[in-house]
Amino acid sequence: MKEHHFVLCMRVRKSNLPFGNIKVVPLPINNTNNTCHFFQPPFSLSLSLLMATLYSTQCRLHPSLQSSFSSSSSSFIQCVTFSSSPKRFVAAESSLKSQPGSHHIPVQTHQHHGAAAATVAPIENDTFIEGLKSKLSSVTSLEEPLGEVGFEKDENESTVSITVVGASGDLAKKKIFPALFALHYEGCLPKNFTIYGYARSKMTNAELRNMVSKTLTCRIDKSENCSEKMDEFLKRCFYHSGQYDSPENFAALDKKLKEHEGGRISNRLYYLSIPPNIFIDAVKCASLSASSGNGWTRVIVEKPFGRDSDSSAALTRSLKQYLTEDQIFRIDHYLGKELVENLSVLRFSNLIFEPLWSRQYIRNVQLIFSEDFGTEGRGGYFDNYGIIRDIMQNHLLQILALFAMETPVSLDAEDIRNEKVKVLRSMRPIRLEDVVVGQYKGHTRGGVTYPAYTDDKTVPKDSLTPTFAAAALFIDNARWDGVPFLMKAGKALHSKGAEIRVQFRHVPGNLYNRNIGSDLDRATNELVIRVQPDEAIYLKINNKVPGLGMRLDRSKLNLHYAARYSTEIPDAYERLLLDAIEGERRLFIRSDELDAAWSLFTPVLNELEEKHVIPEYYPYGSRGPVGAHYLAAKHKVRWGDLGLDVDQ
Ligand SMILES: NC(=O)C1=CN([C@@H]2O[C@H](COP(=O)(O)OP(=O)(O)OC[C@H]3O[C@@H](n4cnc5c(N)ncnc54)[C@H](OP(=O)(O)O)[C@@H]3O)[C@@H](O)[C@H]2O)C=CC1
Ligand SMILES: O=C1O[C@H](COP(=O)(O)O)[C@@H](O)[C@H](O)[C@H]1O
Repeated sequence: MKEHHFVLCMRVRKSNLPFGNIKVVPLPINNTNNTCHFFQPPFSLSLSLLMATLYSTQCRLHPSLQSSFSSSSSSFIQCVTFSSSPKRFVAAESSLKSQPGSHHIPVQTHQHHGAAAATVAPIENDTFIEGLKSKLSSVTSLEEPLGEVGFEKDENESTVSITVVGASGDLAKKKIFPALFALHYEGCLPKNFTIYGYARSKMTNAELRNMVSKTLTCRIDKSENCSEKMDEFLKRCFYHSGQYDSPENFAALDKKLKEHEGGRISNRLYYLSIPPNIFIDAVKCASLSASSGNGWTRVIVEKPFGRDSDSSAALTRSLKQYLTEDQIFRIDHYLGKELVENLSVLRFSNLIFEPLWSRQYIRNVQLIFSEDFGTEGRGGYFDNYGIIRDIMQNHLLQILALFAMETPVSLDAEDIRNEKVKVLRSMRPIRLEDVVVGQYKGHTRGGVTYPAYTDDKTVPKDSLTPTFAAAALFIDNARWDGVPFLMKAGKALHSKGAEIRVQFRHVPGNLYNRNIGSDLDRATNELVIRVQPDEAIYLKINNKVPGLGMRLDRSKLNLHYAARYSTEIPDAYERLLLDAIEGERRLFIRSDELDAAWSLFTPVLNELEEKHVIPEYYPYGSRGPVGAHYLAAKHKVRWGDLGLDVDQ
């Protein structure tokens, strides 16, 4: 399977740096036979101006844009590699069309010593910027009217085919098709896109469209042309029925995809929305029978990525028989949530937080996930995994890594993932005594009876699988030494939400201790990042209650998203699908991150299973097992979500 890479090269004279010829090279791996476009910049054009120009083309030029130099003799090529950067990084106003479908660019160094590698298309100095823009936009920005299935006949244009494998399933209906529609609605999908549903169920195109149409909604904040957009979208959706382990069935899919692609560059994205035991069959068949011949092929893999270190490593090994690491997009949809993505902005783009972000000022960090419903409908899957694997080892741990990482060298995917992996590898093995597990039991409230976990017909009656867990984790590095990171996750609890709570240390020698009272914990500053629902970031501070006396209370500096922003927050799957299409890997899990995450949790998971640890039973709809409070107290922590404040 091939990826397309773009390298922007400047041929410069050492004495003349940074001026010179510039070329944009579409560079398929192992293919030297490309057309190179050279541009002659004006005498005073600098690299930064060039980059600014590229930015203005909305081609998702990444802020982490990198350059590399190689030199010998008097001239050399400076190559600037760019991974296509999300539109959200780009100024809203732009005169040029967006370039969805653009390509991931790894760092490369070329040593052509001034020689042009292939066909050269010179452009006059004074038209440089316009020429560059037009060359860049011609790479993927398409203008012609649509043909029968939505594509033009021009063979130079690229196409993107998105195949949802397991299209008849829950996730596809609930999340993937609606997210793809939202991207289409927002104009974020490449112009020439086709969506295929693939599953064993027999369905016609019309039946798939009917199924998909039931899940589509338009944004509340912009609902104009909604039904028109839906029609356009549904016309691009097709269905192919096949077995997941049949190369012939995938070859038949390939034939259909080729008809849509019409001989143009074909980029293909597979979304594996199927149970994990058939991941490899599907990848093998897609790779051998239905991968792109001339564009990129990428595969989004859904969790679970194994159930422990060994099974995860085996899955990675098997995937890598058919795919390179760059083609594997392991999705953790929590990384696509708006406030999780905002974590780095909050921290690295505000002077006031980063200096406090360490053991010196932070007493503890809490990562809390709760759902107010049980495993309804997913008990069969869940019983083999449990809440630690379902939520903690991935979603909460990913948030923790992002929260605690050192400043990355840049926003490039590899730089960020390098820092996350360092955090994970610095973590202390989790001790069994630092883990509390629970399972919900049936409960009747207000005349309504709520089922126990084991009432689910797909769950064994004697199951010990935890539906709740709390754990204390530690990062043994200079920044976080001794700071407890408490995690708590549970199903069938009293509320639904996900949040990060940062509790700060007490103010030393606080002049107002008398006004606060003896419970200093009540006065500790707390930063809360409410990931969902009702997204917000707020900081709890001590404040003087207005009046003649000196009474303090706890008040919030509150950034409440619904009040501050009028736009609807995109679903995590939208962001992640768009990133996968654009080759942006920042929010996907690299294999070494995954290994580190499993290394942390596997020993304690094994211990829980080997010792048949009996979960603490808690009533459906309650606040979970009391053991979670003892665990927190042992580490001198109070759960922020269960605190004394009326308004938490
Ligand atoms: N649902 C959710 O909320 C979430 C799901 N995930 C993950 O996403 C993936 C898909 O989830 P979900 O849609 O719920 O899964 P489903 O159980 O709904 O399965 C998806 C499709 O796969 C096919 N399928 C199911 N079981 C088998 C089997 N034993 N052998 C062969 N084919 C089978 C079915 O299609 P057909 O019979 O037509 O071939 C089914 O429609 C899973 O890996 C899951 O862990 C991750 C996060 C959340
Ligand atoms: O991955 C999973 O996440 C969902 C919760 O996702 P959310 O975006 O709705 O918060 C959870 O219900 C499911 O058990 C788990 O597999």
